[in-house]
Amino acid sequence: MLPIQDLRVRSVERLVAPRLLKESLPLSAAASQTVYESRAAIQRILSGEDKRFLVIVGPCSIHDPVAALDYARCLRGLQDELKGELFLVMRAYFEKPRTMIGWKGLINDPFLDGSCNIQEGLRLARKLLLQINELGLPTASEFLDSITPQYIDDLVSWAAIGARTTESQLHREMASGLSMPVGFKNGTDGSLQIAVDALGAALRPHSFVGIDQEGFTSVIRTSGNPWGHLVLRGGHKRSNYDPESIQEACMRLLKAELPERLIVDCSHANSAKRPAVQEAVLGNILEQRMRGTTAILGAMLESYLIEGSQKIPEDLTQLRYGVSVTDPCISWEMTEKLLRRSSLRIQEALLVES
Ligand SMILES: O=C[C@H](O)[C@H](O)COP(=O)(O)O
Ligand SMILES: C=C(OP(=O)(O)O)C(=O)O
Repeated sequence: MLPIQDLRVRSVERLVAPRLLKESLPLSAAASQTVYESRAAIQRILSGEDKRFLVIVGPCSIHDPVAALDYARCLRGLQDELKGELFLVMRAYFEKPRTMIGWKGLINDPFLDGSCNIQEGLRLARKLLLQINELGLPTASEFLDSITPQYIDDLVSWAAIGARTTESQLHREMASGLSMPVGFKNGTDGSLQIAVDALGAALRPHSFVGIDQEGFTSVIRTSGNPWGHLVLRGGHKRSNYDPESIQEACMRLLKAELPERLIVDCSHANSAKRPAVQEAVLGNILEQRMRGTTAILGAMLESYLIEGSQKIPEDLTQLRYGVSVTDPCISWEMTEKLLRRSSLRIQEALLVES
């Protein structure tokens, strides 16, 4: 036999079926209530029926479930106080798209050492999502791999398709079948049109190949997701949260006969990955909202317990607790200050609107 197959595959391991992982970490009544009510609340915000501001806030990536749960408790502590004006959703990102190479997130490599125990990564992600939802705090996550949602999507209230995958047909098809609202980022080069096209694609039904709950390769037929929206994250060397950029995004949505629904990512290229800049971006979009730009429905913040970021050290005992291992984040103290301030601004905006 000539060597023509699997020439570069080192090994293939069978993964636990989604149903079995879900049986070992079942959705509790409390978690399911959080997910059900939060998805409905986000949909009301997207439709304009609920005038609160959606804030998707949390670490760039989760690498330490203990610190992430600590963070979740801090955020939960603010939820009741701010719930009249802000709808808080915690970023719980387990899959990281890389510009070239790097650690690809807790699901891919839960021990941060290149051992890539994906089965354990899925288990840890599901367990943490359950714990956060059981606190009564909804979660947001990026779906990077089209198989992963089968293991965790019952615990996610808001999903992102990232800047590097918005143009991908596979991701648009996947989004068309997701049960929660999905935000599409503009491209890394700032391109808006790929995200507008993605919204149009995900809105419609699709048939594609995926897996079922037993893990069998299957044909998935979807009905389309009506809750897609744009997430503006800036592009190479340029931000896109200023009034002109917002107006351009609205015009493109209008032209595509899509609802004018925008979330502004205050981090990434909108802050040139400088965490301190997120404050100014948030202030700017709240000001625009105050002045009547009702298309701005929410914001995304990259925030963790401690400001900044760290490289993953060779010796993992040297990892600093509560510090991001991917993009730099604002500290919890700054987050608390910004959320309280935003709540006041939205209170004023609601008075102006009423
Ligand atoms: O949000 C995280 C990062 O911006 C994204 O995963 C790309 O990271 P990289 O450019 O460091 O690979
Ligand atoms: C990777 C992310 O963003 P983007 O796709 O905008 O780079 C993220 O939000 O973690």
